[in-house]
Formats: sequence, structure tokens, C-alpha cells
Amino acid sequence: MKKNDDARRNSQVKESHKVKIKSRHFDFFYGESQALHEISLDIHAKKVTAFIGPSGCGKSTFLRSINRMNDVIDGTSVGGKLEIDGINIYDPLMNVVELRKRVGMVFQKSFPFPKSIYENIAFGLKMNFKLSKSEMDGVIEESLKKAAIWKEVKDRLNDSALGLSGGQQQRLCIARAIAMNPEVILMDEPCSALDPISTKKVEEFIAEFKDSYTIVIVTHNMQQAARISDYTGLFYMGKLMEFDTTKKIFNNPSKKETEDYISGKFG
Ligand SMILES: Nc1ncnc2c1ncn2[C@@H]1O[C@H](COP(=O)(O)OP(=O)(O)OP(=O)(O)O)[C@@H](O)[C@H]1O
Repeated sequence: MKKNDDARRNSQVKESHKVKIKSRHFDFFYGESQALHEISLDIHAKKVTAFIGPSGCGKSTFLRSINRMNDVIDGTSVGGKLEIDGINIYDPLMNVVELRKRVGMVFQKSFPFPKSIYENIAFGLKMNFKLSKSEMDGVIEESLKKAAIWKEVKDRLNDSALGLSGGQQQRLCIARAIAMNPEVILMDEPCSALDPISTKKVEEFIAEFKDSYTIVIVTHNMQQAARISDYTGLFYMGKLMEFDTTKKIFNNPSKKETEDYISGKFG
């Protein structure tokens, strides 16, 4: 009996370790205006989680809450609980710089620094790690390779990053994020400004490296959410309407609103 209990407890512990980010009754306010209401969900480690929903429903607000990107906006406040590895992200003792190292972000609009391709990645590395030149070169090459842009830039690392195409700039920003060796990568509509080929490259990056990172992506592209994610959450008017495996959400959602949104009846 004891053996069974131990086995069950061990499997429960293992199971709980798989949750990387845990949100319970999480509220978010811009001043007086409440943008998120009681968001409760588990984001699983080393899985891809997609957030979908009509414009203004709070997807980006929730995403940006995970690495406290919203802190820079005056007058914001939160309620409820948001944890990473069991630690409250909003604990006053949380080191936000460390948090953002662990939780990297790729934005809708890529914004490389007006520096060389090399410096775009080296900048953050120099600020955060003590690396020799050859170690730095190694990390930069590896990050650019993972982001599937190495072949295009390897002979022009000292050229300005602003000379790259939009799709290349977005992949450079992904390389910049992964160079910091994050545990979580937040992607806020990373493909919305990209052509289909660049979009495919970003999706290939996600598919290839999803076992190495916990990826959370906001997308308006329903097919993209269905293609690349393991879990999907539908936000609607600041609430989480439904959260489940992507398979369930797209094939057999529990709520009529989810079905209507997915089939394009509203949004
Ligand atoms: N900086 C801000 N100050 C005040 N209100 C904001 C701010 N940013 C967002 N909001 C409001 O919070 C709500 C949620 O916005 P959010 O950007 O999270 O939605 P979204 O689902 O990501 O939308 P979209 O798909 O259009 O990007 C909206 O009502 C929006 O107007």
C-alpha cells in the first residue's frame, strides 16, 4: 500500500513539475479600468500555449504580465496570483531583471537596436554574462542558427541590423531572445507583419525548439494556433472563456462561444 502511495505521490510531484506558470484568479488593471478578470490557467513546461481571441480581449495584457512588461505603464495594478515555478511573479522581492532573463519576449513589431547584427545579440550578453570573445561568438552563432538566420547573415555580422528585411529582423529578435538562454519565450503576434515564408521560418523555429523552451504565443491566426500549439486559451472581454488542449479547443470545444469564434462567427 505504501508503495502505491509513494508511486502516486511521485507521479503527482512529477505532474506538478510540468506546470511552469500558474495563474489563479489573476486580475489586471490599467488605472481604474480592469483589463483581466480572474484568469486561472496552467501553462505547461516545454509546451506551446497559444492565446486567441478578438481584439482588445486582454491576450497581450496577460502575456506581458508574465514577465512584468506592464510595470513600465503608470498606474497598473494586479490581483490574484501569477507564479513561475511556484514563485509569485508579483512578489515585491522578485528581481524583475532576473525574471526577464528567464522569460524572454518577441514582439509583434521587431525592433532591432540601430547597431550591427552582431552587437544586437552581444549587447544583452555583455550586460548579463561574463563571456570571453570566443564564447560570445559561439553563443551568437548558435542563437542565429537556432533562429534560422545564420546562413543569411554570417558574412555580414558587422552590418547594421536595420538593413535586414522585416522577416530577417524578426528572426534576429528571436536570436536575441534565445541568446539569453530563457526558460520561457513570450511571443506577441510574432508573425503578423511577416510574409508567408518568414512566417513559416518562425513556425519552424517553434516546432524545432519547443522541447527546449516553454513558449507562449498570442496569435490572431487560428490556423497558426492549431498548427503550432499544444494548448489554447480563448480570451473574451478580459476573461478566459476556455482553456484546453489545442486538439480539444479546435475539434470539440466545451463552450459555444469558442466554437463560434473558431468558426469565424464573431471576432
Ligand atoms: N497601455 C494601456 N493603457 C490603458 N489601457 C490599455 C493599455 N493597453 C491595453 N489597454 C486596454 O486593455 C484591454 C486589453 O488590451 P490588450 O492589448 O491586452 O488586448 P489584446 O487581446 O491583446 O488585443 P489585440 O488583439 O488587438 O492586440 C483593451 O481594452 C485595451 O484598450
